[in-house]
Amino acid sequence: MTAQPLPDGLSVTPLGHDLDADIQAHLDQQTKPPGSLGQLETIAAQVARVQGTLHPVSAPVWHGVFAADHGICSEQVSPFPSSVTAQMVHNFLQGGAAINVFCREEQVQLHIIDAGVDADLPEHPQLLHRSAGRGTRAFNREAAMSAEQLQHCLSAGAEVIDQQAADARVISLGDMGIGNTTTSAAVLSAILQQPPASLVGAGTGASTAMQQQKVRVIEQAMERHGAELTTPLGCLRCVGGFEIAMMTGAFLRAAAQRKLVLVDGFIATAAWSVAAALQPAIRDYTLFAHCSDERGHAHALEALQATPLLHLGMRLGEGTGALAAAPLVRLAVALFNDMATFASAGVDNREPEAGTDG
Ligand SMILES: O=C(O)c1ccc[n+]([C@@H]2O[C@H](COP(=O)([O-])O)[C@@H](O)[C@H]2O)c1
Ligand SMILES: Cc1cc2nc[nH]c2cc1C
Repeated sequence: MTAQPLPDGLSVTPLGHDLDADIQAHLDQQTKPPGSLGQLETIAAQVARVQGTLHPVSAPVWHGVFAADHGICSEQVSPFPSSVTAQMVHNFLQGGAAINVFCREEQVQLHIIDAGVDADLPEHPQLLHRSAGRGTRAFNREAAMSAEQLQHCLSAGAEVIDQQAADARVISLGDMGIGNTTTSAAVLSAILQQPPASLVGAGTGASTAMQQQKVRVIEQAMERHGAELTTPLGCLRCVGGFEIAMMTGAFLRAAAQRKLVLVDGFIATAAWSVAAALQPAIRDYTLFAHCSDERGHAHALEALQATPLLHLGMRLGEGTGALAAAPLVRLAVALFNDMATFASAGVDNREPEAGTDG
């Protein structure tokens, strides 16, 4: 199999350091002891660097939930039937899922993307039909998808950002797909070169025996696909999912367009890990929103040297963890823009210490 090409428009430019000194000087003249707003200062500085300005903004936020089915469900890797994927898409369209509540509360635009659900889905203004097929194939027996399906997913993910999120400054991605914690564990195992057992967890509630089955099917896949797993796109094609591949394309396009990207839980991290293997500079544009309770997530984040903002014991998906961090980005940016300075408020700044420079 020849190496897969990366579609156009997915190259990510590393952030320069031109503004760094001005950003730090701005933070340090605000009425607070230097550094006392902790990670909120780091977040604001990152948003300012991503946007290349001393007047950053935290809105509009755009949230997409990518949905797809997984052939690997035929191997008894999830306690829930695949039919729940389509049923949850209907729930999203009716406004009843957790992510609908988050988006309403946060005044965030929500789109659902059919990346490859095994059902006929209705026409609906919030639903984008970009299906690559009615679910992947069982990746322990054959490649999850064809080269054409992979290319479709990467391009469609990028196009969704172009068409639906052109004015957005913050991109938050979520997933829905019964079986996709097994897929994500397989992708992360291949990308990070870590044993499947260190990345498998309960997902929606798998028993210990079912988790052992998850490990077995991933080990079978690693043996079957061997040499194909030596490139990031080879991993995505052989053991990935349609929603995961579309999220990889969307992450890359968002960063290529200098948007801040919020990474959700285990599944989003799998998609991001492929994006980062292809374009390491995406890290400059990324905030890791939370550490999911899915057992392999902490391990994957550590291997990726990624520090998540929140530890809330969440393990839902849909991008709920990513949006839980959106208020922190809003607060960080508002503090950066709206606080008085020592000079403007007439507050005495700290004295230079005697005998020290500066
Ligand atoms: O994002 C996470 O960290 C996460 C952790 C556990 C489960 N999920 C969600 O649960 C579904 C997959 O679980 P499973 O057990 O069917 O593999 C899928 O719809 C995910 O969005 C998501
Ligand atoms: C009910 C349900 C809702 C979900 N949302 C994301 N993954 C999910 C899995 C299930 C089973």
